[in-house]
Amino acid sequence: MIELRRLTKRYGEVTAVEDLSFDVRPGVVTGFLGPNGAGKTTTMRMILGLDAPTSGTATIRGRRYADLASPMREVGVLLDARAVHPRRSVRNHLKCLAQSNGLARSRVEEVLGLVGLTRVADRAAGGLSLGMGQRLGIAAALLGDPEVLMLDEPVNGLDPEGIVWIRTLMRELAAQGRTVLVSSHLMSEMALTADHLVVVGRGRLLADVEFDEFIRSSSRESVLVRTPDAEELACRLRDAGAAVRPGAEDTLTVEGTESAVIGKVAMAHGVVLHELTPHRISLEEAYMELTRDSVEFGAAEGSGR
Ligand SMILES: Nc1ncnc2c1ncn2[C@@H]1O[C@H](COP(=O)(O)OP(=O)(O)OP(=O)(O)O)[C@@H](O)[C@H]1O
Repeated sequence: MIELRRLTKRYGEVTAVEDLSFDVRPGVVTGFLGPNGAGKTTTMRMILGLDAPTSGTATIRGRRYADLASPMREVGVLLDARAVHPRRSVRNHLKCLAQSNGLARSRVEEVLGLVGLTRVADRAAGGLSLGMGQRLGIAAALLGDPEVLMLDEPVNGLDPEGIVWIRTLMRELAAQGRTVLVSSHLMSEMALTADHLVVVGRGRLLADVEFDEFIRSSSRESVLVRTPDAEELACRLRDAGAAVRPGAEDTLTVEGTESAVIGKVAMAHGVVLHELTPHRISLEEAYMELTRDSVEFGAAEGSGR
């Protein structure tokens, strides 16, 4: 279990994390989601004692990271997979980590097998591809067989096979009863991995919700309507209780009623329809709606609006 209570981090004028409170429970994969710059890495760094909070606390199984007796046995971390000695071999990198943390050396061969790096174990760690580097980072995280895992953007640089592999691994680790926190800025990735979602934007908590609940609450139908009498139809549909948003080129986006009803209302008032397209709001759209005000470098910023 990881517990955050009113965690806040300011860098001068910038508030990277603001008043963040949530729990990360064992036995499930918790997706830590937010656009670039939302404060995910800063939050993880504070949990790991790499950055000091301005205020608030972060504890792992009831203790601050600095107070853990044997951190690698309790928490496995993938934060910056490039943090390796470039000329040291893959195997030696892991051996050194095992040795300096008092872990059994036999565990090195086990984790090499687990992440599929046995064949390249004698290669220099610095010469690995991005994807293999990620695997090595994950091997290091698993070295102490920890109960808690925190992975920052673990699919970065992985090929499709690697992505499936890491998803399966995270699900297995959670099924073993471990606490798994994984950050990403992609909802599509979380949709295939996470049981629980914590969404942040501009350092603040936007949602802390079961994934299924997020799907239920965001899964709405809308209908795209194209008509030369958009204004007239919008009026009539609003009278009938629908939510209507005018769009570009004689289009309306209608929520709260279905295509058949829109067709009937149009016919009853002599409105000609050119298009009537039902549309289910995707998870990605729901996520973008939730984080719209939190995107640091949105497309609109450069478009002179
Ligand atoms: N050492 C620092 N000094 C000043 N500002 C910082 C520092 N570290 C992070 N920030 C700022 O804090 C905010 C949150 O950054 P952070 O890297 O935690 O976000 P993130 O959600 O991990 O983003 P990304 O997905 O891009 O990695 C950003 O505005 C960032 O510029």
